[in-house]
Amino acid sequence: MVVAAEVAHAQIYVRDGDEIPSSSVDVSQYDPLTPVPPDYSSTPFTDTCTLTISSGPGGHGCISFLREKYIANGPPNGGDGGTGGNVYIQAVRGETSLHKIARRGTLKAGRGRNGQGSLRGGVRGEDVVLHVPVGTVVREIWRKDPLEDDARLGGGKGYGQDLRDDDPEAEGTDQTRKWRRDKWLLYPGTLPKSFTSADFPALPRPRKNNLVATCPPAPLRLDLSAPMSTPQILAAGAMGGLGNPHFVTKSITKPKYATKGEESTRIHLQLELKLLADVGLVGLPNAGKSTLLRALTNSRTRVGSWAFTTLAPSVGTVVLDSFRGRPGAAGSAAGMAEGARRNGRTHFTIADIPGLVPDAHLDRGLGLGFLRHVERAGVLAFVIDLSAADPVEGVKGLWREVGMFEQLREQERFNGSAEGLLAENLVADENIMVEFKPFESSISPGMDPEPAHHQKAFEEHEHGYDAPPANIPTLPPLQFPAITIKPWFVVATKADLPETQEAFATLRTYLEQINSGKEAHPSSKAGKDVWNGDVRAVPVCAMRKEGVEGVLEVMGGLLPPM
Ligand SMILES: Nc1nc2c(ncn2[C@@H]2O[C@H](COP(=O)(O)OP(=O)(O)OP(=O)(O)O)[C@@H](O)[C@H]2O)c(=O)[nH]1
Ligand SMILES: [Mg+2]
Repeated sequence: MVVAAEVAHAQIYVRDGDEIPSSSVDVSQYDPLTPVPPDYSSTPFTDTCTLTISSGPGGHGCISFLREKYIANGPPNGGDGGTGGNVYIQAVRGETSLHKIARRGTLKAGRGRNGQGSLRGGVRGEDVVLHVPVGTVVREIWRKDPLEDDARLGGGKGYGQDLRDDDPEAEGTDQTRKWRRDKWLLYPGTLPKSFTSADFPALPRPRKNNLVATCPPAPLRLDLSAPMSTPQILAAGAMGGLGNPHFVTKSITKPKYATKGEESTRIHLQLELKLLADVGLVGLPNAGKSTLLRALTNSRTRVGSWAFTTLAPSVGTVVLDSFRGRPGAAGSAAGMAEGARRNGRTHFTIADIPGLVPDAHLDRGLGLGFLRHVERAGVLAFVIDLSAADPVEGVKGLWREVGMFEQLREQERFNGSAEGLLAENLVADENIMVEFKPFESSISPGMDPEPAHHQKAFEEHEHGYDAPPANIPTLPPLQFPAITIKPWFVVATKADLPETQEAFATLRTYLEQINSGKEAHPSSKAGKDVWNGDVRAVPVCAMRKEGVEGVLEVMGGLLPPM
């Protein structure tokens, strides 16, 4: 049983077996900024994932003959198969994580339905749209396009060149092997051997969906950095097969065959979030980042008085209009009006990232994984705990980690390219080597009993296109703009605690000296490599939600225009 108690805009859920029964929650004492454990919500978060998309396969053509009163044995009237569904992608606001997509694994569009008698064409397959967060980078790892594969395996002629056309050597041999059994549909009860070359037509040319022309060229690489008003097609549905009326000739007036629908295209994609949120909160563990996020947004991220309470990024949204029932937003509307008016935003997102410890760049603490998120935020808010040690050292320490991380990234990029070259050389060497195959058939290439491309296509048809290709390429890491040129400011929290006034004064003096050029930039870079705006410090008490409007105002001013 689940008991729910409505307390000051927040719902508290107490499960059976929990220590705190609903009657023990004192409603008058409840404060969302120092929450009781049942108020925590853990938001699942994933910033990179892989996904296989598959367009819909085409429906089969139909073999049917007109049958009416007084027409017992009429002309063929089988309809064509329907086209398969398409796969689209659309970047939308409101999505902040790829976890839903990561869980899916495969995304398939609907299959086209088979054609039917009386010349009824099959119904089109259903389209699917993949909704991703704004700031997603989509890259193709491998693709299986049956039409392209056929064209490649058949020596670039396409499978329309049935063996009867392109293989003069097969003349006079067993004729039944000349048609591609994986491409044809036969009338029920008909034995394949009854189809001799004399009454079996050449396979029609492969047909491509017109929408293929609007698909982005392979290999896919999309940088979806803005919300999209219309979806973009990724894979067009495969064409349906042809019904038996297509194969009527002078000599064969009642063809007992139709073609099957085309196989679907499959593309294996890697999705990666390039932009985590508009603002990233960077700070030492226990500095009060999560409390600040709760004060600014409706986030229900976990808060605790120990280090590493937050283990995965969580994103909150600040809404800048006065919706009723959103206390965080309503209070902020006045303070934000100025900044928002300037850059025309109605809302923005803030990411709470796990705390950075000294030597995080050496993978200490929660390490590099979370430094990675720092470079994905547009604006950096350094959260400094005024009650802790020297706040100036705090700012310098955080910048040191961020700066060192950036150096590592540059090295990694350089090494990565060197490794890439090495791998290419290895592949080139492998191509030269001759593979030893002890059980190879003794038939010489000229006497090939079943051409390889027929055999392969047949096997793939039988077993499906599930197996990934043998050599899967590795993608290079994404390129990001330098962290040091991002706008930044300092949020000095826990300003309610005693003896924090002097600490804040020293912090402000230090930042003023940076602004006037008397102090070096804490990242040890200078000139064009660093952001040259005025760095500000905002004192807040997040726990009592005091001074948070000032934080929103500074954020609003630093964000780039929409
Ligand atoms: N007095 C006071 N305490 C605060 C304030 N903000 C946060 N705290 C307390 O500081 C402790 C840590 O807060 P968190 O928000 O969990 O800190 P964090 O930076 O998210 O910590 P990690 O997730 O571990 O990195 C909690 O006990 C909060 O109640 C504040 O403004 N004033
Ligand atoms: Mg936290």
